[in-house]
Amino acid sequence: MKKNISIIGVPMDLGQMRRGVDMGPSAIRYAGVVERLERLHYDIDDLGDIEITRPKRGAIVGEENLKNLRDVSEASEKLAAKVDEVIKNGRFPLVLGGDHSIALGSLAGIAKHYQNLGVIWYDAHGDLNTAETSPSGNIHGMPLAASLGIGHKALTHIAGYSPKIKPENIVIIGARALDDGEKELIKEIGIKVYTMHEIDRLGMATVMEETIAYLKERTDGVHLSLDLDGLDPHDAPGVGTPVLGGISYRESHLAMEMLEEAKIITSAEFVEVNPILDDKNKTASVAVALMGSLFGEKLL
Ligand SMILES: NC(=[NH2+])NCCC[C@H](N)C(=O)O
Ligand SMILES: [Mn+2]
Ligand SMILES: [Mn+2]
Repeated sequence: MKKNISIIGVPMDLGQMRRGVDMGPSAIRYAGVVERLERLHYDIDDLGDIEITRPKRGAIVGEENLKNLRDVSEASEKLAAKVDEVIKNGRFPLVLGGDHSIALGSLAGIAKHYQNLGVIWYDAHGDLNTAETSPSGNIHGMPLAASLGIGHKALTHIAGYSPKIKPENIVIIGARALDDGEKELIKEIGIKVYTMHEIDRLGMATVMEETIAYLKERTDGVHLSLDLDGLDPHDAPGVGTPVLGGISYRESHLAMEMLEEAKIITSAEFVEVNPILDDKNKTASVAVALMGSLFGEKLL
């Protein structure tokens, strides 16, 4: 992994309806992300936060079943430009959310630098909805579909191109809450998914061995999009859409350690940390601990 990391905060909460996730980047900074990675001898450049335009009080401006569409798409453009610049400077982009809609901007900025960008979507959810299938109208449930080129043009064409990624280059890990439309789409276009059932059955070590082997042979870079709700709410309570029966803290560390050993990750984002819903900043601390493992922290 590159020894130079640029941190980008995205105080975005418009992709869903629970307030507080916009404070995720500061919670993660207070949990010591910069110090933690500097200890591993990385050159860290904290670029601060992307500016998010706030909608007028009470107004949920958007199209049918696409809440805050304009503001989310505008913020995604800004993030895409920032991430693009970081990669052009030869540095590793580490994006701090913010709700998962920010993946629209991250992937838009990253994908143009690769022929076959791989994506690990570590999440309880598929985030494969469109306005037609979404039960909520929340855009944080749509970024993976939009990045595949499926959905509203204001989401699929961030940075002026589409699609960003191909279905066969994606691995979803930790799924346990998929909407009907998402299940259909997964089958239709063929996305590799390790649900909690497979994680229980095979164990995380095998899941990660298979994931790494699969992505290694077909991709030229891998983006890790880690939604903290992929973890069990016991270990990561500060998230807006918790789902019981998730990946444990230990399993998650193992996953990060195996990714580090494999040296396949070329960009990453940690999303959905909501300090208002958290227990003494536990979830932000878990995020930082997982970053420690992802970037090479060893016990001995
Ligand atoms: N990034 C997330 N936490 N997404 C949750 C999405 C929940 C649900 N599938 C929806 O579309 O509303
Ligand atoms: Mn999720
Ligand atoms: Mn998600």
